[in-house]
Amino acid sequence: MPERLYQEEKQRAVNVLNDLKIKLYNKGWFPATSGNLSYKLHDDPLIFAVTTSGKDKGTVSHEDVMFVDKDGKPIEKTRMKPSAETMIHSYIYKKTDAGCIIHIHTPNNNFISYVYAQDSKVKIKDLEMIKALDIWEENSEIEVPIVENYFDLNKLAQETGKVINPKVPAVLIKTHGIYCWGRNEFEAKRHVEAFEFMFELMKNLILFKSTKDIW
Ligand SMILES: CSCCC(=O)C(=O)COP(=O)(O)O
Ligand SMILES: [Zn+2]
Repeated sequence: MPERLYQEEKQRAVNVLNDLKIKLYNKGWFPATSGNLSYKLHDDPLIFAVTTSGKDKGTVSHEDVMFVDKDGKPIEKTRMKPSAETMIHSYIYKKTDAGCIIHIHTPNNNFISYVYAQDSKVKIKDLEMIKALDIWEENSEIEVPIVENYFDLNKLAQETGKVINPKVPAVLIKTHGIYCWGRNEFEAKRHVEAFEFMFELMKNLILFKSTKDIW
């Protein structure tokens, strides 16, 4: 690819991630520097833009996004450090058709991951919002996998990769957060908004009915 077009694509990826980051920050979904985002530039070899580690997601600077390969290594010399969870993004890109990945920590996704952790999955059904995941069958049910929050981030990435169900664009990490993706930034945002809506509702049903057997 000519250098100029490549630079334009990289700038577009930076703009997409910064725009998405601010929109989601304004919903309160990146508290205390938590969360990260990525956007795929190239499939084979895998190259993606990813947010840098430990940054306040409510601000935009020239050091918020960088470019890495399949091993999470920078593709060009830089002082910046990629997200500590970059390898989770890499496994998701390898195992799915994702073009954009969103990771957020919220009280609702942490609550649901905690309540259903023993089952290693959480079932969602009877909710109109499932259609926002592009699932249109009548009486559809989905199961979102839940992985342990392994301290070793390479193990966490591998285990996340293992439980991915290509029909369900999300994985929950117990008392940590959600990884959610789509083929592009529009789809990834729609999916994460849908999951957060459904998890909040489910949390309220669990508390209202005093049982995790809400369906
Ligand atoms: C402050 S939250 C702990 C780290 C984390 O889980 C996260 O999502 C942010 O890590 P990053 O390296 O991407 O800033
Ligand atoms: Zn995290």
